[in-house]
Amino acid sequence: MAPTTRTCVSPFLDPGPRTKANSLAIVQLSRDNLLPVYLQVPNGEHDGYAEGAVVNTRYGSFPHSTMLDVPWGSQIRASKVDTGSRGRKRKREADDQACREATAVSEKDEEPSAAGADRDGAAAVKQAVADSSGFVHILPPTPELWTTSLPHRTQVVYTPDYSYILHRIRARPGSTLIEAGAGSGSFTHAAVRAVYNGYPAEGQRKGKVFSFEFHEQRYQKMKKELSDHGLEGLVQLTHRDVYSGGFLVDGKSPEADAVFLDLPAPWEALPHLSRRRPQDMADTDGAAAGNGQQSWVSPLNPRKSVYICTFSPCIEQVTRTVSAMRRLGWVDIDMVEIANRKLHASRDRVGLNLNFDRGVNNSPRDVEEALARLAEIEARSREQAAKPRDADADEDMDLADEVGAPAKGNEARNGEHAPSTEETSTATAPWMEGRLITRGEPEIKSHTSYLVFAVLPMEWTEQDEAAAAAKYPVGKEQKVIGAIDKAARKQERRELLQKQQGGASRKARRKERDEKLGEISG
Ligand SMILES: C[S@@+](CC[C@H](N)C(=O)[O-])C[C@H]1O[C@@H](n2cnc3c(N)ncnc32)[C@H](O)[C@@H]1O
Repeated sequence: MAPTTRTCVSPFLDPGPRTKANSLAIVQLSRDNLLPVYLQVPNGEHDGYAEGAVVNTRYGSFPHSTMLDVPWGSQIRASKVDTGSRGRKRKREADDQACREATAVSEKDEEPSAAGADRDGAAAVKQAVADSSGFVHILPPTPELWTTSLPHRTQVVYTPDYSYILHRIRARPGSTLIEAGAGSGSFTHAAVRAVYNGYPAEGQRKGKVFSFEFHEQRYQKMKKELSDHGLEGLVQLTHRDVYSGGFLVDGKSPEADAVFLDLPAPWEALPHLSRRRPQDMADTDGAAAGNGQQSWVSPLNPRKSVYICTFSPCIEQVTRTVSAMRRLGWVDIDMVEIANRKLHASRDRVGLNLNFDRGVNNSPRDVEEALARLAEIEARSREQAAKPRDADADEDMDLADEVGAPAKGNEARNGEHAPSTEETSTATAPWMEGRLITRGEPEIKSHTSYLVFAVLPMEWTEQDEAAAAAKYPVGKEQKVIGAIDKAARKQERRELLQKQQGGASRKARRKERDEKLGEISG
């Protein structure tokens, strides 16, 4: 049963401002190279490292102690770690083993040696010393980062697909969502964030994901991950073959508002997602789900229309799914394929007047700039030719040509075009230099899957019709501002005028009567 009180919210839902011990963090090595790490409090030597647990990357070694209690997004510098002790530890263990075998001394008779205690139980942790080998960034876990870094057990649903799917199936805070199969949990993490509106207390209904997976090992791994990520109580994972077992949990309906099926044969699971028992469903199927002919329980929310998405890699699966949907009463069926394309935005820095920085193309920006530079060179050559010849300068020129360095005569030119520090500070900031350009990927990454969407309307009974008619009687609709047509407006004005006229004549009649009364009494 879901916990009633929680001291710690999942880092996926509220990571807080800083990194925490025993919690998931994402170490970003480079833009698309991410590493999930469960940060540990250093507690003595760990795996041979005197600094405690260490993350080793090609940018250097990063003891967990340097990544703990820092603001998310921090840059973490690599540390010099005592990697030598790892080898020593292994050697030590081997030596110890050999020693134990060689000496027939009973361990019971021996006092534990102080040296041994020092050696193995070094509770003190060595302070990490910064190294210049590199740095990483430490990021809070999000479903997007998890999708990029998670240990793949299956094909996963990627961010462009699941963001669109969750929007189309109307997953929002408080929704109940059914998902099958769970696979590597990529979609699950995005889904739980979409429906989260708090951890449910006993008997309370809050946004929740009911997830199903029939592969034993994947189920076990996912169960552990959900617990490590603080998502128990928000995701209920069931080990089941949904084709035969359906979607009830402990014989009860999840009352789902939305469904996502990432299965090889969604049409086999669809009959279980009906409001009533489908006629062609074998008795055995129903029995397996605790859904007998008489006691059919639908896993869907009876008070709402239910939105579904199925994810299939090939069109044959789509056609079978669509046929089953039509047969089972789903409407508004349509299919979408997400053709995601990454756009890389950068500044195109081309020109002769730019710094000789990395990424700068020091060639003329346009024809005008090229002509101006040619004119400048020609003028300088003419100047040079007019001057009396200087043997030293000629020598310099020849030498410069050989080594490719600027000759004396060219110093002015380079000086002129490479702006001084002062000039640079007043000029455009380097990151704003050049034209902003976007480049698409040379080719769109291959197709992932076809998404089939559909809606199963809420059941509408005679009683519902009568209740709606009583609540909204025909002919007594309230006027809506802005919805009055020309004729109705004319009629309204006419009525108002008549009222005013009626009021005026009533006033006149009252005056006449008062006058008559006055005459009589007078
Ligand atoms: C492609 S993976 C799902 C990936 C997942 N959506 C994700 O984003 O990580 C499909 C999963 O469905 C599971 N599966 C296949 N048939 C199933 C069934 N009849 N009942 C439950 N799970 C099933 C498979 O074991 C597999 O893990």
